[in-house]
Amino acid sequence: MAKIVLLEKIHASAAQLLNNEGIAEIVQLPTALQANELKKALEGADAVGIRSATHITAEVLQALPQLRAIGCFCIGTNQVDLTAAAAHGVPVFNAPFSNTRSVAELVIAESILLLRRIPEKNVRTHRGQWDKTAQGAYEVRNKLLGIIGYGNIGAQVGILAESVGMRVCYYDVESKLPLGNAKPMATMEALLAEADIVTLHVPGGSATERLITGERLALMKPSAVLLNASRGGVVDIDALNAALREGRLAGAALDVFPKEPRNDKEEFISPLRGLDNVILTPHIGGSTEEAQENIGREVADKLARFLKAGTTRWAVNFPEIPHLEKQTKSRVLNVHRNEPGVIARMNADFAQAGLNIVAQHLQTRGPIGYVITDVDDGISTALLQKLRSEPATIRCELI
Ligand SMILES: NC(=O)C1=CN([C@@H]2O[C@H](COP(=O)(O)OP(=O)(O)OC[C@H]3O[C@@H](n4cnc5c(N)ncnc54)[C@H](O)[C@@H]3O)[C@@H](O)[C@H]2O)C=CC1
Ligand SMILES: O=C(O)CCC(=O)C(=O)O
Repeated sequence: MAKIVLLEKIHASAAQLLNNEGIAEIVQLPTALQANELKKALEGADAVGIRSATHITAEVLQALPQLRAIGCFCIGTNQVDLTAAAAHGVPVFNAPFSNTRSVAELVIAESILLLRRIPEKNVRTHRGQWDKTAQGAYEVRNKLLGIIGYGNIGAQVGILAESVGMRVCYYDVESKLPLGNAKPMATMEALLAEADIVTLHVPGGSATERLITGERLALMKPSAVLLNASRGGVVDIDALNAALREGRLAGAALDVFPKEPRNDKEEFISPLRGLDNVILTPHIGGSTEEAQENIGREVADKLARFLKAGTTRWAVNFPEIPHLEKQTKSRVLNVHRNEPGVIARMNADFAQAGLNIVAQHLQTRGPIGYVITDVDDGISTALLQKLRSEPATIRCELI
């Protein structure tokens, strides 16, 4: 039976589900690991569960030919080289909605706190000062919230914001259905210039790296605040630091950073430390009991279904085959380069071995093909070797 390594304090609901599914060996480690330690920890593992701090690069995948699946117990998957994973025949799963609400609630809370200048007042009161003034403190009612990235989280933030009386506008690279009274903006620049609160909800990765440059920050009103609970690389942190220290922005709330500690022993280093009008949180946008418990179950279920039946429904990088109960003696999972003749050759190999195919399901995604074949007899080692040695085969497993 399969072995799974779960890193980064994944919720106990994951191990519980995997246990119930009969996954034999579950190793749980509390932190993220760097490449070399990671390779060691994953020796012999069929699957790994990570959150946002473990980076699975092409080099790590190359060193782990036995690794069959990756579960990201979060929304973002930019910490995994998705293309390299698919090229190694490794599907990657995530939990696309389970912490959406938690992030949205944090954004609304921080918007109110920043506009009321609570971070500064909190620090001053702790220092014994009694700064009782309304100056520079505003209600969020009627203020314009600008959402950059109007996907699941952005749209949820917009709904919650309207329910406390904010006006909402958004900018997205794709055309999106405006929910409630949200107003789409033609450009990000227009949104930055008009909004009182700007909140970022784009995915991480090269396309959004330093999306918020010094030039774009300069478009914001000096009374406006910036929130980032997406990925640290999305904001030019030095430019933001300069804007805040020079009073060109009224405040900020950051949950994600270009460099984040991998565990609670490492010091958090940032130029923004010590700024009283900035809320800094340790990447906990999705860290609520509700979200983590749901994520644990959801991703563990996807991993278990893959390991037990080859199901790849909801994989983010891989051809998707829905759940099909295994009702025959043998099931062969074949990942191959998507080119002509592969299935014909494979089926000829089954026929030559005298095996009858009971069911066969094929899906392709770009350069990768994935086929599940059920046969009503045992598969010999010789046949498995033959299937594995077909020139287009990337991976071939028997379950
Ligand atoms: N701080 C935390 O703990 C958490 C952070 N996140 C981060 O939030 C991100 C967003 O999550 P979801 O809303 O679920 O993702 P999503 O995929 O539903 O939405 C992302 C939206 O951003 C848009 N987009 C992409 N590039 C853009 C650009 N250059 N300009 C404007 N819009 C752009 C997309 O079209 C899409 O509508 C995740 O990828 C993850 O990195 C997610 C959960 C928790
Ligand atoms: O909870 C985590 O570790 C990461 C949350 C996050 O950033 C995500 O879901 O993308």
